[in-house]
Amino acid sequence: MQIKSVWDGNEAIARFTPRPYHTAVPGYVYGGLLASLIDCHGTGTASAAAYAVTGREPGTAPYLRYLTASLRVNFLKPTPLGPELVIHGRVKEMAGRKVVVEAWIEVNGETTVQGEVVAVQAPDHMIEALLNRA
Ligand SMILES: CCCCCCCC/C=C\CCCCCCCC(=O)SCCNC(=O)CCNC(=O)[C@H](O)C(C)(C)COP(=O)(O)OP(=O)(O)OC[C@H]1O[C@@H](n2cnc3c(N)ncnc32)[C@H](O)[C@@H]1OP(=O)(O)O
Repeated sequence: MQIKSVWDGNEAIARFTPRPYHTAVPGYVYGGLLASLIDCHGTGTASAAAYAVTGREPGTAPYLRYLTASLRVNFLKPTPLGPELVIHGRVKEMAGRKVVVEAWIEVNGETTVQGEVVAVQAPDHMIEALLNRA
């Protein structure tokens, strides 16, 4: 998705403007894309929160990266195609290697999608694979 999730000390925010090829019903954003945004931003939020609680600078080694164990998405209203989407992520629960993140998508100030990501800290061999990807 190439999104940039920015942590503000309390929640993480990402922005994404869908393109016409992200259409399902004309005029509206494809739900699978919205689910992917919740997924990617949810795992990014988990990572940022893990760095924050340990007082570390985000993105520094040893890396704290997360896999999606569970992804739940509720499409509350159709999401219009055109305006920028703002994706929010907030930690609901953090215990051991698991972080539960609530995430939602706003467009024109209205929440159209709401979701929850259960993120689990990635094992070292997967972090290596992420670091070495082309
Ligand atoms: C703001 C700045 C940010 C900067 C930083 C940016 C960083 C981001 C950078 C780059 C990111 C790129 C990466 C993105 C990745 C995107 C997401 C994906 O596509 S991931 C691919 C799809 N997911 C899989 O393929 C997982 C497959 N599943 C597994 O490998 C395992 O099942 C795994 C690792 C998820 C868990 O297995 P176990 O054996 O390691 O651990 P166990 O003990 O089973 O679970 C740990 C805890 O999680 C709960 N858990 C596990 N699965 C659950 C589930 N389905 N639902 C609810 N809870 C679950 C368990 O109950 C347990 O909780 P209890 O500690 O007991 O409280």
